[in-house]
Amino acid sequence: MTTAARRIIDTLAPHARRLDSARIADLVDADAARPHDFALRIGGLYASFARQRFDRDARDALVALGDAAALPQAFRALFDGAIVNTSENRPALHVALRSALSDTAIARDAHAQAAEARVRMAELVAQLEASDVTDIVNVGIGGSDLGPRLVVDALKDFGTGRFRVHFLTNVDGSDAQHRLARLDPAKTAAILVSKTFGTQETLLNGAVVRDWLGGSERLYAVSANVPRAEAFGVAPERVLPMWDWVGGRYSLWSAVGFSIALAVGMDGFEALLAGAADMDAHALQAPIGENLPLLHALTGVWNRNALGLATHAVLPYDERLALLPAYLQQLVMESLGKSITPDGEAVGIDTVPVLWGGPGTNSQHSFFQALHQGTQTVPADFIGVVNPAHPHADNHAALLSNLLAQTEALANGYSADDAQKSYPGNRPSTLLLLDRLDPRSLGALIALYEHSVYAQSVLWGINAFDQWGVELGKRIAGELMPAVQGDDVAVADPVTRALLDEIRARRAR
Ligand SMILES: O=P(O)(O)OC[C@H]1O[C@H](O)[C@H](O)[C@@H](O)[C@@H]1O
Repeated sequence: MTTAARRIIDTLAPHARRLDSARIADLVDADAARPHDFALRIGGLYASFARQRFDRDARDALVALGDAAALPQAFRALFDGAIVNTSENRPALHVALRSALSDTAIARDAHAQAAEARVRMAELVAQLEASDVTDIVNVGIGGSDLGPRLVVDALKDFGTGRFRVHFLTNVDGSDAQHRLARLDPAKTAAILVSKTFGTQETLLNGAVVRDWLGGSERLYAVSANVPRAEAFGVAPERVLPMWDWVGGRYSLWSAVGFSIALAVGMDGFEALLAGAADMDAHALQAPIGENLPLLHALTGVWNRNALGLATHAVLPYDERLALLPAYLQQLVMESLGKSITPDGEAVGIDTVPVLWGGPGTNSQHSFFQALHQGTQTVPADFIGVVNPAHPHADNHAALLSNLLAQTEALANGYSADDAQKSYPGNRPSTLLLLDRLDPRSLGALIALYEHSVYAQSVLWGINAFDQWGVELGKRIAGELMPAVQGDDVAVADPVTRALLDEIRARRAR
């Protein structure tokens, strides 16, 4: 077992045993100051951990765990551009895209390159604004899709209205077919976003879009591989840079966010970065016990390793954040879905929970039954917004009442004479409450999750910035493609061979 795993078990096991039969409702009853003392405010963001299943002593142990795992030092190393992504021998300097909180040459250089790229991006935004273009298609997948897609959707109240922004992602040709059907190629610009410019889906969809546009005049690219983008037919003046020191799932703050800037304007984009920078400064400087991302991370480790909870739900009570769970699935599960340390050792304890979720109140009418009465306890992050951006006050009151009601019901439960109508309760949740959803608060919210993920990776002793687990399937798909296309090539796996025979036999001629 690794030192990291041993530290977690040794620190948390006594408290897990002590609190084995503890109930959240009793913890709240026993500690009048808990609702306030287990909460903190960072600017326009309030977070309450009062409905987690730990008490003050366990919370102190979590803070001590963060200290023993040297979380503050790990954040300093991240911001300074240390090689935190050891398997790819790279720093992970997404923070340099929005903050200047380090004096190292590498971090300053990254920050300067990011600023320079933003100037070029602003010029391209201005050119497009002055053109006839009405529609933008962002072609990308994974980190080159989920972040921009989330932000454009979440900030629809802040859109300039100048462009309609669309996202083309899936290699399934029906995505291109339907996405492009209602657009006019003469008034559409496409941005091919790919860090590597080697991603099958994006290259195939990019080729479809390039042909559909009938030329490269309105074809743009964002990539860390500029030569490949140019070889694809994108004019050099329309290629914006990216760098290997930014992970795809941490990249929306770079030119990968070109579509965001087109949707909300450069001012909106800068405000998004400023919100992330607020959270960067907080994450780097606040003591562990008052540090929101670190407490969020430690709570995650408590739920995973002390309580053994295998999944985690993200439940935004705001329709504009409906895409947040999908975005976080990549951020969290690609970053923390590891069982081997950088030294090649098995971690020895559970790491990432399965992350899932959906917006409230919709999900109350679908999967909440299982949250309330299912056999598994699912810890959740509930996210609410105090001030809406619409005039429908009764709707908003109903939304907030439901949000409060659900966290209360999950924690406290209810006993009825009929066991089928009883609620076990004791289901933990964190509540994140934004004063309002705007570019700045959204930037802070996303950066909170980024930093929580990094802190969890440090606690578990794993690399948050690589994703070797996605490669095998890609390689096999590449090998199978000729067979699927009808070539007579040897396929070793007997089940795959039978499935291919079935596909070939059923295929319409
Ligand atoms: O931006 P790209 O190089 O096209 O990569 C797009 C995506 O592809 C990969 O499969 C990775 O798992 C993702 O982390 C990445 O975001």
